[in-house]
Amino acid sequence: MAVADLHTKINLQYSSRLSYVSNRLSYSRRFSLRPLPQPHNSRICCSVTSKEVQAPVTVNTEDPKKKPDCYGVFCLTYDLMAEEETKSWKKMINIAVSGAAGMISNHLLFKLASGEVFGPEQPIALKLLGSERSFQALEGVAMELEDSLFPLLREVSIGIDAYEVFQDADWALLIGAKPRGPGMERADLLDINGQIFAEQGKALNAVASRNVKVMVVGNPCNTNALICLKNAPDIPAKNFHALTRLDENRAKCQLALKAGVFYDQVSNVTIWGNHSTTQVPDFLNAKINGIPVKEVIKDTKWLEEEFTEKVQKRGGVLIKKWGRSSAASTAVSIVDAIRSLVTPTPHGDWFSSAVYTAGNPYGIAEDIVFSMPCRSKGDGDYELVKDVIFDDYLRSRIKKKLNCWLRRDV
Ligand SMILES: NC(=O)c1ccc[n+]([C@@H]2O[C@H](COP(=O)([O-])OP(=O)(O)OC[C@H]3O[C@@H](n4cnc5c(N)ncnc54)[C@H](O)[C@@H]3O)[C@@H](O)[C@H]2O)c1
Repeated sequence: MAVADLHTKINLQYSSRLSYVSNRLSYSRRFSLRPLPQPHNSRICCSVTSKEVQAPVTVNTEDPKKKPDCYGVFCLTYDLMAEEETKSWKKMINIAVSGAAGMISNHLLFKLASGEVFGPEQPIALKLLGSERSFQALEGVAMELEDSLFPLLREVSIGIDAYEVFQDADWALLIGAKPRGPGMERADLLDINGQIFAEQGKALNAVASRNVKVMVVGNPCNTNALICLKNAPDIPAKNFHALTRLDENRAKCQLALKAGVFYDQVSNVTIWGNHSTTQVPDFLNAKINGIPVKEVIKDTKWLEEEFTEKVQKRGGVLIKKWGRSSAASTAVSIVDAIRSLVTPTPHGDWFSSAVYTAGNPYGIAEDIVFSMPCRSKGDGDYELVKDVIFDDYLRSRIKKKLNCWLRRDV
């Protein structure tokens, strides 16, 4: 193979623009790193030949038609030689993140950009949605992403208009929400966040990919996910998730601690219900080293009382210690939740996600979002697990939880 065939060029672009959208000032800033058409049989690798570096050109922000392809340092063209391991790039995916200037995102975005979530050959674009108040911080986030030089991060755009930011999104991670303030009633919170998630559902319905996968994190996440999906009738309801993976991880940790094993030995843990203190962590179906938990941990009182309460109240205890809610472990659990959908579930195992209940095999009320056990082939989709068992205790706890939920007592 000729040396030229081993070359490919990557063009780094930068552009900046200001625009008015829906009578509101919407600033979006975007940079991109885009592979140029590759020569036949080309391969990508890591060294740079200086003779290929071209002079930067200044961008004209006034007239998009006159806009040159690139700006400043992002105009440099590199000739990358196949001296090291070669890679073939996959088609870029667009990931929208709301609440992108918040604490959870501050951990999550860097994991997404590093390739930890979608793999080392998957280029991504990050579309970051903030609130008007957090816009400056959002610029800071984008600057930090630039400075991190992630090779897989091809585009970053920031904005405060969901209709702009969610354009063509393949994934929407909805983290931004209003937290409950002092003296605020739960109903007030539901009202405010209900409006946010209704609007974001409409925006996804209008501009996102028709098969966008939506992960709702902002609390109350089950209700928000339901509101969001009801406002996005053109997107399959099955594509909406509310995050309960953090609770699953917390449950695994507690079971491992009690059994004196490392936590990777704990499997088949389901969180039934919602990310709230009424959730039901299922120890009946859970396993340690492939053996039912109840055969390993014989202390049923501990399982029914202490374990359950510890998992349910872990978030509150953490807030007391930290003075804020969990951010790093939540980001890790979002990574886990996405990876569970884009990689095949290990044989015999499953994961928890709060999903739309239509057609569920457990007798849970239809038309709500409820955390249940899921398996995936790794194609972004999932099936509900059929081989779970119930006893009177588990059934009654789920029923109790369900009654709470139906009263919106989340
Ligand atoms: N499901 C879970 O397991 C879980 C775990 C922890 C936290 N949470 C929830 O996640 C949410 C975010 O937590 P955080 O610690 O990152 O909070 P944070 O306050 O640090 O960040 C939230 C960000 O969202 C922004 N925002 C508010 N409204 C917005 C909107 N309409 N559009 C876009 N951005 C908006 C805010 O300006 C802020 O920058 C909270 O609701 C929290 O309760 C869920």
